Amino acid sequence: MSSAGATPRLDAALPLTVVLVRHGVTPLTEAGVGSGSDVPGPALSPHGRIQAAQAADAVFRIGRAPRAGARSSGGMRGGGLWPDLPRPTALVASPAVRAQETAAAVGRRLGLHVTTDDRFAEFRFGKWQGRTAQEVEQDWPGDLERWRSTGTFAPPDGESYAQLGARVWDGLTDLLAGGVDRTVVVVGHAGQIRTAVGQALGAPASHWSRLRIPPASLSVLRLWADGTTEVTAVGVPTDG
Ligand SMILES: O=C(O)[C@@H](CO)OP(=O)(O)O
Repeated sequence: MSSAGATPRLDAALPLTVVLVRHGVTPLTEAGVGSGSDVPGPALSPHGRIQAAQAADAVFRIGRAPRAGARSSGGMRGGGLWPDLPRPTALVASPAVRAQETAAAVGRRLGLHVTTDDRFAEFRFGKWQGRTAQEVEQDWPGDLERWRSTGTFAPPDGESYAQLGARVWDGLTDLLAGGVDRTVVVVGHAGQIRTAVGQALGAPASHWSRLRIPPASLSVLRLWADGTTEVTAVGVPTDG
């Protein structure tokens, strides 16, 4: 049995580990305004830049041993975080400014170069871009809930959960094809991370909106070439 809490496997196949980092907050996150990938901005707020540095510190701890005397629970206490995982060796980010800034902080901390993959961009919100949930509800009554709860309903000129999930999974599949027994960090967004975790769990798109992904949090997936998956962590805050 695995002391790390993972379900044991009967073969020796090794997975790709993916660390999904949500960017730090922006003025729009702080105001509760939806910001998708229809526009490149906004940038991180001053607090968001602090969160990005804290997330970078947490990513740096992945695959490192706990400090002497600390309990090796794999949690946020002690020096190391998930000490059984390979240390990150590659870093990919969404093209959005907030994700690029957060990825730059991670790259500086780990000494990794950032590559950009459009498939990890946030939802295209279309006509909902830049509006609060209340404003969307006022102009398109019932559609916000329809978008969340069906997984297949798209905002006008925007993407459904299922559409976003298809391109995100395509990106993850390419990372898996690039090699196992390694950890890749992907810096992205709340919706983008929900679709990755939801699919790794085998949950239908109608359920993905149930996942809470805080700013600057870490979610960890392990993907095997035979299609099996492990959801190692979901939405672990790094700014506490
Ligand atoms: O606007 C937000 O809160 C979400 C939209 O799901 O995106 P992001 O993670 O890019 O902030």
